[in-house]
Amino acid sequence: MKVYIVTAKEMYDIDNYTMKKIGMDGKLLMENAGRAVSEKVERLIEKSDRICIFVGPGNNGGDGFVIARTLMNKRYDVTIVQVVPDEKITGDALYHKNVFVNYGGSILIAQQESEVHDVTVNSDVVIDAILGLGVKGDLREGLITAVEVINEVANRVISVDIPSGLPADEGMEEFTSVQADFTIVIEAPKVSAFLQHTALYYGVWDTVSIGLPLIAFQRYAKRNVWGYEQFKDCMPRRDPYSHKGDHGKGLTIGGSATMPGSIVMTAKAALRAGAGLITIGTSEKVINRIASQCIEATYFPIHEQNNHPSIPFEEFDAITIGMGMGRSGNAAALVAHVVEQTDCPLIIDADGLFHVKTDLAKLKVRKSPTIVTPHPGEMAMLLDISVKELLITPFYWSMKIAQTYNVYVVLKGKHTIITTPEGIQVVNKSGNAGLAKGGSGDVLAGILLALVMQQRSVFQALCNACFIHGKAADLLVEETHSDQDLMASDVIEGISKVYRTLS
Ligand SMILES: NC(=O)C1=CN([C@@H]2O[C@H](COP(=O)(O)OP(=O)(O)OC[C@H]3O[C@@H](n4cnc5c(N)ncnc54)[C@H](OP(=O)(O)O)[C@@H]3O)[C@@H](O)[C@H]2O)[C@H](O)CC1
Ligand SMILES: [K+]
Repeated sequence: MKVYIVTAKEMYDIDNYTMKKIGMDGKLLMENAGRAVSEKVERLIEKSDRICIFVGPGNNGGDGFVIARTLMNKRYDVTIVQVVPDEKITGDALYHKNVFVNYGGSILIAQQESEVHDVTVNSDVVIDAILGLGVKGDLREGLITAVEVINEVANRVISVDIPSGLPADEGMEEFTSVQADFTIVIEAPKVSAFLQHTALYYGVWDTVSIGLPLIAFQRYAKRNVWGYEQFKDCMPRRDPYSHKGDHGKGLTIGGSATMPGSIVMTAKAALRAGAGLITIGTSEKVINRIASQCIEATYFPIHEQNNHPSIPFEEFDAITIGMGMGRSGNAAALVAHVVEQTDCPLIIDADGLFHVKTDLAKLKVRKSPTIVTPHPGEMAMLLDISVKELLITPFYWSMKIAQTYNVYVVLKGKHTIITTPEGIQVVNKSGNAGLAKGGSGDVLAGILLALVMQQRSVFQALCNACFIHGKAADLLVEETHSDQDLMASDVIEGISKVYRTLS
């Protein structure tokens, strides 16, 4: 199943569509939400646990009343703490509050910090239904106290939809939020579940369905997660009658006297990932040192002073450039030459990005797909912004580069974001901290090269390549390695483990 990623606005649009066009009542959606969350909560707690449910002023609080009723009816020990005065509870939330009270439920209206503190300390589990999608600005009186007390003394925290106080969207740097151990996300994860500075507040998260129609997601949600199901569905299978030419002839340009190894890793990864033929274009001085490390590749010597080598570009199905090539003026001229003179998919990585920055507009006029694969430092350099600024709003900046320069962007990180020039965005699901090591990007460049040559859709090729890279690391860490010792060259070998899951 496709997992969509939504902004607050997209979720409200989906909600409105469901109510106005489909005709499902808001109270029913709240009932579904509360029930679905309760079922999930039951799997996370013990029957003997004392549960305290914090409810706030909006519909997130409304979900809390349904959860309280459902669990109370199953004989769980439930206390409700309402962190706002009665008059703040309105609409569907008030309806469910009344139903809860009519069931015999009682509500503690928190007035003193000491009350909130005592009830929290005396609970095994806190369910946080204070705020959801609707949070705006700094937390007001009452809510801030509740959030601080929960963070200080709660034993275990399960947040409903979003940890309270955390923005759903990107772009907010400062906020006060509940730190959840587990978040039960309603229908679709929000953008903040994929940002470096906000994701950790969710703890572990999982989604529940409340009956919102797929058609509404297709209409309004613009992003989704790329996981094993997507990879499996669109990964091309090798034709038994195929020959090496059918799997692409790729050229990888890079390497230099001080960084000869990266280009080898790219070539090896491309071959492991299925490329038919790989040629390494590198400094003539380097070839003797590396040729024995990748005997399957062919080599094209590039004289370091020759910025316009007579490489027969037309023979290649795709090219990758930049890995370990250094920052000399000659390297810069070579990158410019390749950008201008090639008419096949071009993947620009590492130092190639540094060189291309001086004339990004040239990318716009290329007739074939151009793919840039920056890590956050490189992306910030391309945009002339700080890394911090980039990481607060990575979806926006990825889109900005993709659309301004008509390129595909693979912004590498824990949550790698892939953006097409048409504005489609996905987040890769696989990978672990073992990939945070030198050489990892070189390996990814090779997998990208191999897949771009084998898949008709460049977008799917990029998504699958990122998935394979991360999944190889995941399988290695599960089976034989740890995220501490994993090395980029191990990941090349791990590609086989990923492919074997397909057979
Ligand atoms: N996704 C769905 O289809 C469904 C989701 N449900 C749940 O509903 C919430 C979203 O509900 P909403 O009411 O829009 O938002 P909240 O619950 O987050 O709360 C809004 C209220 O909070 C007040 N508010 C906002 N910011 C602050 C702040 N900084 N400090 C204090 N109070 C704040 C706001 O007050 P205003 O005066 O600003 O209006 C509102 O009163 C979603 O997350 C799901 O949990 C449905 O239950 C089912 C369908
Ligand atoms: K919440």
